[in-house]
Amino acid sequence: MTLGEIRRLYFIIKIFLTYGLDELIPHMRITLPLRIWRRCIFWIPNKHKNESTGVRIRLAMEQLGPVWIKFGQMLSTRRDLFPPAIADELAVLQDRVAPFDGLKAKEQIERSIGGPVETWFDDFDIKPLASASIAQVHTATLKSNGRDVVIKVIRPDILPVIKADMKLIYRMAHWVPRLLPDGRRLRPVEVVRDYEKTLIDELNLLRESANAIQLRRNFEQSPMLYVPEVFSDYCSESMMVMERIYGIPISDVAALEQHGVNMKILAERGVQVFFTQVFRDSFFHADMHPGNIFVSYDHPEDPQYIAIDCGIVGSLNKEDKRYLAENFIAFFNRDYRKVAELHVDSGWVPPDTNVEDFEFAIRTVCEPIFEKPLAEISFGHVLLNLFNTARRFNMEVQPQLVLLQKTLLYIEGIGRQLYPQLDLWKTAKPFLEDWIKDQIGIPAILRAVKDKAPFWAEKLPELPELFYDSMRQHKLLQHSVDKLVSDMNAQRTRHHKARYLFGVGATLLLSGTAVLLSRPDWDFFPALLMAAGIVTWLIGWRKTN
Ligand SMILES: Nc1ncnc2c1ncn2[C@@H]1O[C@H](COP(=O)(O)OP(=O)(O)OP(=O)(O)O)[C@@H](O)[C@H]1O
Repeated sequence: MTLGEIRRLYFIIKIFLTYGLDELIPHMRITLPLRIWRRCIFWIPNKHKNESTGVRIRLAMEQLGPVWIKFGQMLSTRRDLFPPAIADELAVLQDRVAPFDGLKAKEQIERSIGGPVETWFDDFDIKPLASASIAQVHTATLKSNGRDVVIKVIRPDILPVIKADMKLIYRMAHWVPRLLPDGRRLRPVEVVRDYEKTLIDELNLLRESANAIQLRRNFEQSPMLYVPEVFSDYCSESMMVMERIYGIPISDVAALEQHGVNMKILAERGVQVFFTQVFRDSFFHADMHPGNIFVSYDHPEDPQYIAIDCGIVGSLNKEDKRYLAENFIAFFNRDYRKVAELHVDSGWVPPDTNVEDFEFAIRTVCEPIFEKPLAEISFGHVLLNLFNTARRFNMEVQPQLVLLQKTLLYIEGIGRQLYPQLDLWKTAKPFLEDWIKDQIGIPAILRAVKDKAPFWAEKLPELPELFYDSMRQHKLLQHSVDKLVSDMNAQRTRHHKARYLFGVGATLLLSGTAVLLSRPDWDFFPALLMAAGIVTWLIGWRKTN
């Protein structure tokens, strides 16, 4: 451990103790050395005794900075790991990070483009438009086409901080099973590994650029969603340039109403955009927090969303999509038996799972949810409960599904904030049913034929040659097979003969020996029998080779 790491570790421990997080360790797990050590650092008492555990964890994470804040935000989505009170607190963790010096951002941009900012941009604003834990955003105008753009720059000093903190988080993850009774179930090292991957992905703005380009292409000309254009010629790992958008922040409900936005359509469109991304494109924006969603000022009666920050995206394969669609439909028909059977038939849970037990477990957690009117039911919570139950029955829930469930919660939250009467089920059900219909039956067959048509069209001219080749191969193969069969038959006959000769030889030898023993005065006849026996054996032995 370097001196810097020791200092940082001390700081982290100090914050943990100041917020009394050591009190989360059960008494029986506090060994004598730990107790003595805690007494030795008496000058760091728990200063927040009156706050709840969740609040104390949240405050500590906010104090520890961006890496921990983001970690907390990610943990808030793992409701299978924490009690709701803690997960709810983690969900409200805020990035309150001071902006970094605009001059530093300018330097970073110049290093990235290999020249002064003025070569490519006019009106670069040294004052950031926005600042977050990983990156900062500045405005400018693109010289080549006069378009207003934003330049997103990774914080120059963030990488060493992330590396150092991640190392310490890993170290602490290894302590968790020893300190908490439930520590092993929390799978701390795996959780940290997932987090590290997300964080590293977010540090590469080329990834975000590629995601934004893909999402924009998927919704080209769509009245529902607009994604700003990315100017990829100017993008690098640490810098991203995209069209500046001017929209109404989705959280500003008053401004939306004042502008005459049709809130019902807007709320329903949110759900439709999400399901389109998931089921049509298998590619969904997975960082749908309100800061990343805007509404266009144009045609408020037919409102269009604007999405930014495609740093985190999810994608589902065909099986995952089927899983979701079929389960949702079975759920909302309250057909828990079907849900349980679907899990077993598709191999999501082990084949020896007791369907009755599984059905009962799902019913137990879901029936209370369905006590509410359908319009108030949260898809996200239904999914969450399903995942938690399925995990108990040894289903390995894919991280992409967890990401989707988290996004769904955001979408629902936003939708209901915009239009409290929003009936998610009514909006989504036709979508899911159409998708399932489309996946089975005639349309699916026609699509498969259409998909394969170019392959067959390409192979058609080669068919006569392929046919001739295969006939020749067949003939050659038949010849080899015939030869092999006749060889085997000949060998079998030889073996039979050899076995017969061994038998005869043995009989002659035994007879010769018997005659010699009973009539010692007959020396020629037994010798003849024995010699004939040996010769017969030798002939038999030759046949075996
Ligand atoms: N194309 C854009 N046009 C106008 N404003 C933008 C644009 N892109 C980003 N911004 C502004 O910059 C802010 C931060 O951008 P972005 O969300 O991409 O950064 P971030 O570092 O990923 O932040 P976070 O992780 O907190 O979402 C946005 O909330 C928005 O106000």
